[in-house]
Amino acid sequence: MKNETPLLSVTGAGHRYGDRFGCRDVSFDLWPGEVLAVVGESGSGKSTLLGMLSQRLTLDEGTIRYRTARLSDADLGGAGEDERMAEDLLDLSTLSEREVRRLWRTDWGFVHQNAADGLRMHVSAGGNVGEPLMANGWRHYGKIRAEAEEWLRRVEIPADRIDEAPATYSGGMRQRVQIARNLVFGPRLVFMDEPTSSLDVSVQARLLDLIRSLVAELGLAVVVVTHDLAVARLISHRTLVMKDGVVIESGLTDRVLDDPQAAYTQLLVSSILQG
Ligand SMILES: Nc1ncnc2c1ncn2[C@@H]1O[C@H](COP(=O)(O)OP(=O)(O)OP(=O)(O)O)[C@@H](O)[C@H]1O
Repeated sequence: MKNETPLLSVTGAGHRYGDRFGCRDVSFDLWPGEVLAVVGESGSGKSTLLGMLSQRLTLDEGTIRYRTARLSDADLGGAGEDERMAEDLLDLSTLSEREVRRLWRTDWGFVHQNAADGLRMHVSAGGNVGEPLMANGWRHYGKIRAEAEEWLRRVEIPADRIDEAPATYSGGMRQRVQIARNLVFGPRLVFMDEPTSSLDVSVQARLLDLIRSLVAELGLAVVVVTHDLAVARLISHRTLVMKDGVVIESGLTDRVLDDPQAAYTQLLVSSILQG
C-alpha cells in the first residue's frame, strides 16, 4: 500500500544551461519501493534531470520536494530550520549546503556509471563500505568491519578479497562494491546513472538481478537513468521517456514498452527490437 505522501515530488522542474534548457517541465511523484527509469537517447536530458534531482545542478524552475523524517533532528541548528524540517514534504531549494550534505550522508545514495567516480579505488573494499558508517557516527571498529563484511557478502564479493582495493577488481565487482557503499547506511532514495552500461552484457544481467532484489528487499526508491530499455524493463516499475529535454511519455514500464503511445517511444522500442 502506498504512503499518503510521496517520497519525492517533482513539479515543473527545469535546468538551464545559459539560455537553453537541458530539461524542463518535468513532473512526477516517487513512492518508497518504487523504481523510476528515465530513458531517452543521448542528449535528451536524462543526466540533466538526474543532476537536478540530486542537487548537483541548480533548479531553475519548478519545485522538488522530498519527504524527510530524519532531518528533523535538533542538531541541525536554529528553531526556524527545525520547524521547516518537521514538515512532511521539504522544498529542496530551501536547504542549506549543510542540510544537503546531511541528506547525502543519511538518506540518499548515488551509483555512478563509472565506479571510479563513486569509490575510493585505492582503499580496501571493506574500507569503502565502512566509511559511510563512520560518517554516520559508527565508532566501534569491530562492528563497522562486521557490517561492511556483511554488505560485501550480500553483493557477492568473495570474503577473501575484501581487504583488496577496488582498483584490483573487475568492472562488475567494482559496481557491486559501489552498490554496497551506497546501501550500507540505509538510504531511502538512490540515484543511479547508467549503473550497468560500462559492463559486458553477461555481467550486466547479473548486476541488474542483484539491484532488483536489493531494491525490493530494502523497499528503496530509485531513479535510474539509462539509455537501455532492457534495463528499464528489468528493474523499473515506471518509466519516463525523454526527448529534447522534455518528458514525452510516462507510465508503468510494461505499458510504455509494450504499448508505446508517443511516436518517438514507438521508434525507440522498435529500434531495440530490430537491433
Ligand atoms: N554543461 C553543459 N553545458 C551546456 N549544455 C549542456 C551541458 N550539459 C548538457 N547540455 C545540453 O543539455 C541537453 C541535455 O543533455 P544531457 O546530458 O542531460 O542528456 P542525456 O540524455 O543525459 O545524454 P547522454 O545520454 O549522452 O548523457 C543537451 O542538449 C546537451 O547538449
